[in-house]
Amino acid sequence: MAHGETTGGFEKTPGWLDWYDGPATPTFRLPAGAVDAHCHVFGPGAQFPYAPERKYTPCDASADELFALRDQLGFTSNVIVQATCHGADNSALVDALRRAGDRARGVATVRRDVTEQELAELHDAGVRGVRFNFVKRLVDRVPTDALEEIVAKIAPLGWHVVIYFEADDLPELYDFFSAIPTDVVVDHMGRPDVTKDPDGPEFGLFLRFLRENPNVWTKVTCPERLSVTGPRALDGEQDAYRDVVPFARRVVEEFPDRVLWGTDWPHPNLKDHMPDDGVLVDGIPRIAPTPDLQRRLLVDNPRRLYWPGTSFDPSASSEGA
Ligand SMILES: O=C(O)c1cc(C(=O)O)oc(=O)c1
Repeated sequence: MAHGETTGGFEKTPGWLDWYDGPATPTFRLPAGAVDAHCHVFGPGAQFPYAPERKYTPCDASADELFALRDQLGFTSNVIVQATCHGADNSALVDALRRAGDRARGVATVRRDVTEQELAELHDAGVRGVRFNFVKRLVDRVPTDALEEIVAKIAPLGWHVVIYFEADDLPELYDFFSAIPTDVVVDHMGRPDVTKDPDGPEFGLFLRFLRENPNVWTKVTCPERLSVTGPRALDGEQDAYRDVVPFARRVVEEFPDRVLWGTDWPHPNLKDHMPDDGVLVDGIPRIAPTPDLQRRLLVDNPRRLYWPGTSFDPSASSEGA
């Protein structure tokens, strides 16, 4: 399959940017056992058709391509998050998880009528959470009573809820989110407007949300989405997206045991450039400046959430596929 292809008779959304081919090998050496805790697979469309209700059609981004990226960047494992272009059909995700062996876990999208049997099958494949998406350009809103039903079904499995929303929506959703009894993981720091002050009221509300709810975690991800002034993670740039750094670093330093990092590969819906994932990895020490913070962010936290009860042994070289 060629890079940037969309198979199965689908047509990419006009202006779609394909993931960066041939990423740099990072200069930052990831700690042993590091987890890319936010990435996706798209199709391939010919094998895993995109959902009729999708808001965009991507280029294919297969599990094999994800595993090649994992190996090149130096990650041990992935957390693969169901992308909205696949709706609630988790087949591409489950296929990727099964092929990764114990080296991947997943976050699925399910509907309120999901059965116990379906959840058990997802669990067996490696799914450990469900994603609730509130970003209007990506999905139609699901009523909160449906989401509450889903929470009641997944909680007994020990799963958590991943939430994706924009900063402007946090005031309205604050009480609903705070009432979720399972662990909750916020995608991309709740998408702050990074032209605002990290000490101002908007990001202050997000920090308060984390302080008041010890079950809430956040991914310090997607600087390439949030950045306004860059510079871009391309051509070996070692100071990429410096306008996002104060926000991410703030969260990592205050909540070192509730943060996760991921590439966001293959970076859906970027409009002006596609980052080099190797250069993105090189940005990690600027948000987690010490080896201790880096180990918690990249190894201890994702392993506690996604591989609980197992300890990673850096001396074991082959961990599944
Ligand atoms: O901001 C986005 O466009 C985006 C989309 C998706 C998805 O379509 O699932 O996932 C993400 O993490 C981010």
